[in-house]
Amino acid sequence: MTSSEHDGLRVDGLTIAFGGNTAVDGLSFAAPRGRITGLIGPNGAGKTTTFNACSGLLRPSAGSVRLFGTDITGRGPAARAQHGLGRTFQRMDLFDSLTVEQNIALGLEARLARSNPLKQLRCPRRDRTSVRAATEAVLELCDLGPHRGDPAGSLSTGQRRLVDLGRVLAGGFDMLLLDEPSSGLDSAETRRFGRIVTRVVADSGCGVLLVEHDMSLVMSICEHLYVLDFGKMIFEGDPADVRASDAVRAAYLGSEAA
Ligand SMILES: Nc1ncnc2c1ncn2[C@@H]1O[C@H](COP(=O)(O)OP(=O)(O)OP(=O)(O)O)[C@@H](O)[C@H]1O
Repeated sequence: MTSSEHDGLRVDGLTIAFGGNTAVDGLSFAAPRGRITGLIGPNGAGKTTTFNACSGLLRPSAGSVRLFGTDITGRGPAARAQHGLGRTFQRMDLFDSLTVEQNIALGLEARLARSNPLKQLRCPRRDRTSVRAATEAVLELCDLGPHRGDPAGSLSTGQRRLVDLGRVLAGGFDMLLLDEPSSGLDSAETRRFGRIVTRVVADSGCGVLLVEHDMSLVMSICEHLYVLDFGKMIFEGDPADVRASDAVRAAYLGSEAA
């Protein structure tokens, strides 16, 4: 195994069946640190199922998931988070009555508490200092300072997406899975979101695996793309290769890639 195979998320031969429906069929791909990797495909192609297997919400029927060289296939979501894997969900799960600042702080507090919620109640001074520092950095990065005291429930969808991103960023994960983060955003908000994710990867060196339908976002921020159709990998390459692929065009992109 080469050193790059230790450096991020690696999926080999992943197969997931729901009864007689094989949603993901022998899928292999890598999402290294320091790169934004896209996972795209038409509705029902198996992207979310793959994400759920990567984050530990689903057990595969076959295949393995490795994170930074460790086989995490049998581990649950909390253990994967401790190993450096953070994720967002298409349906954001913010705490609407908590402020923006409190929601973001939770990203690191939950990670520090591990599986013991009492630790979150009696957070040691050292941890409180790191939570404060991480929260301030994220508020600035995501330009959420002016909204820090607002309840998350009072924000626009665009601002809520940034809080959701901010919360996972505060967790300090080395690998992030972002599930359709531009959902509900207009094109200006989507571009802004893309700039923030690009900056995070450049500054922190973390890896990102992005599932996304917005091709303008995917093509502008991803360095490498994997294309799924009916649970199988039909193409991989950089955005220019993907645009030029007849197979991808036929399966998915159509005139959007032109
Ligand atoms: N819990 C489940 N039980 C049964 N079938 C499921 C389940 N989850 C997903 N599937 C099926 O697995 C296949 C892949 O679904 P999945 O949601 O992973 O696709 P997707 O690429 O994420 O689609 P979309 O872009 O619409 O979110 C589909 O045929 C879907 O109906």
